[in-house]
Amino acid sequence: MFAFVYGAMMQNFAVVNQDEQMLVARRFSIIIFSAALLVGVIKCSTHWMFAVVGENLTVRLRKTVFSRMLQKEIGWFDLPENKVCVLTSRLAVDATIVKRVGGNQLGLVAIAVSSLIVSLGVALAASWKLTIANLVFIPFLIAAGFAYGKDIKGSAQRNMDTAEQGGKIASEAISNIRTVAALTVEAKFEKKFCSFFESFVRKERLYAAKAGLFFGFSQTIPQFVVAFYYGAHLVSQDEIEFQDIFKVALALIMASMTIGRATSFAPDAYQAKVAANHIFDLLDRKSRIQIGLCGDECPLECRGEVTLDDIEFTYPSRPDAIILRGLTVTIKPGQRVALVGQSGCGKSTCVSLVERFYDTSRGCVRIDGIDIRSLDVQWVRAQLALVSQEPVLFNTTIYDNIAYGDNTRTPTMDEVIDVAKKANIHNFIASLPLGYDTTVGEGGSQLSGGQKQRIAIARALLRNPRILLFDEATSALDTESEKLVQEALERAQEGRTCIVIVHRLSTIRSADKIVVMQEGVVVEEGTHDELMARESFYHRLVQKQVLAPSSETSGELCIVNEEH
Ligand SMILES: Nc1ncnc2c1ncn2[C@@H]1O[C@H](COP(=O)(O)OP(=O)(O)OP(=O)(O)O)[C@@H](O)[C@H]1O
Repeated sequence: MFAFVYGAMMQNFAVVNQDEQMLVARRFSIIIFSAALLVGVIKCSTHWMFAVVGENLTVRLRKTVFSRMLQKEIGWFDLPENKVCVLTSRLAVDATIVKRVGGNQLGLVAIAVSSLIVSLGVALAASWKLTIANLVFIPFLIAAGFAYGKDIKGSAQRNMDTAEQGGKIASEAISNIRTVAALTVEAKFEKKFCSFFESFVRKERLYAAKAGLFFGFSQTIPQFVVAFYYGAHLVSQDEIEFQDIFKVALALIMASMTIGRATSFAPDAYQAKVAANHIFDLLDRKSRIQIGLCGDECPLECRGEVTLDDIEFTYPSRPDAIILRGLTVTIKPGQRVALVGQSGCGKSTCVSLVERFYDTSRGCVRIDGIDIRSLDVQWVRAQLALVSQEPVLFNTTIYDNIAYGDNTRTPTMDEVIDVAKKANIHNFIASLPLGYDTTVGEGGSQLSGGQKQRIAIARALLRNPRILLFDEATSALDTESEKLVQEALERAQEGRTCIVIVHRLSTIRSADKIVVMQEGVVVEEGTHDELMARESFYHRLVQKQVLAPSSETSGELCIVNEEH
């Protein structure tokens, strides 16, 4: 536009005297200054508006994606494509990539399109013949653009897949850094990570060369060859003035620069499309166990009866392996039931089904005789408290970690201290300089296994559940810690239904019922005395433990396959 105004001014200069030239120069200077001011204001406001829109978009996408992730059923998180590093990358990277084309770049494309229209108008006004002759090249440019676009779309997808795969390797190594260091396998992981990206770079070189060819030649050939050759011909035919060639050339160079600028956003646009597809796939997929949508029955009271009725179950991530095969267990209100069996027979799976982390393929779990699929998921989970094999603590204070047990209100410090005392952990917490305000580190890394378990028990107690689920809570502790945890567990069990998974027979002798499992079915059940008198699975198991000094020492419960 400025070039066009400048050209018009030069034309006026040729026909006037010196005083009038000054007048013309002043007039055009004012026009150019005003135009520059206007362009400045427009650019400034579009930049600001699109930047704000972009930031809002990113924040909204992140919030929505995170909220939907938390609502997904547990089976979804088991799938390899939904590993932690992949999901965190969705949150951190994908939303930012989408913003790249939704924010300022969109503003720049809008400016580019409007400059393109103005430039073409100027060129057509100067010489429509010369302009059209130049435009003959446009379809080729568009075709090349499409071909290139297809390439970079594939490249964008590969780029993101590679980043995800690389992220998996990195996050596995970093999150297990103690094991990696202890095994001295740092170099192995480094090599795995680097070789992965090297092979990707080799493949991408070809696409980079194609991109270079496209960008290099698409903008120069049409203007310089046609504008000057055909322009000279038109001048020789007296169809246009010599300066018209420059007007058309300048305007078309402007136009091609804007096309160039717009197409240079293409890689970002394609990456954004891939990222947006990932995000929409995640948003569109409905959770199979969705809070508020699966069942809405919320009984006023829970008695604490649990029934696992003829259950068949396979994990969604391993659909070929049947884990439970027609398993039936009935637990009366207030009963303390122990699940025992060889490693991998499905004990923890039963607990996951009671928590409704997964749905069964056949049969159902009932609480107080009601199929949990017709109950509100949050109501079901509010009746339960789980102390799992590896208790998970959050990277916050001890107070907060215990208070997480009851998210319906903010518990008082006295209530937290009370449950901590019952869980045998108060004295330890009180001995810390910051007491209940001590931060426990990521995953509770600043505490021992026994301390973590007792804090998890305190959290479970604060929940005041009708049904307690203990999954091998004492399996990894020394004798002293185990004693403290065991006492805490016994106190926690009073007046509640308890499902306990243990590896130490001594802790389950007093259980109301011992359920012996093997390969996904119940093979025997009864009290300790009844099962011992029967001299079958449980009896052999006890014998085995008594006879095997190593397992006795470690307290491990062994059931061997030869029993069948
Ligand atoms: N999330 C999962 N995805 C796929 N398979 C799983 C998953 N969790 C457990 N399994 C498999 O299900 C089977 C039963 O596992 P489960 O943890 O219930 O056994 P367990 O009796 O509690 O064993 P252990 O006493 O060693 O803890 C095992 O073969 C295990 O590999």
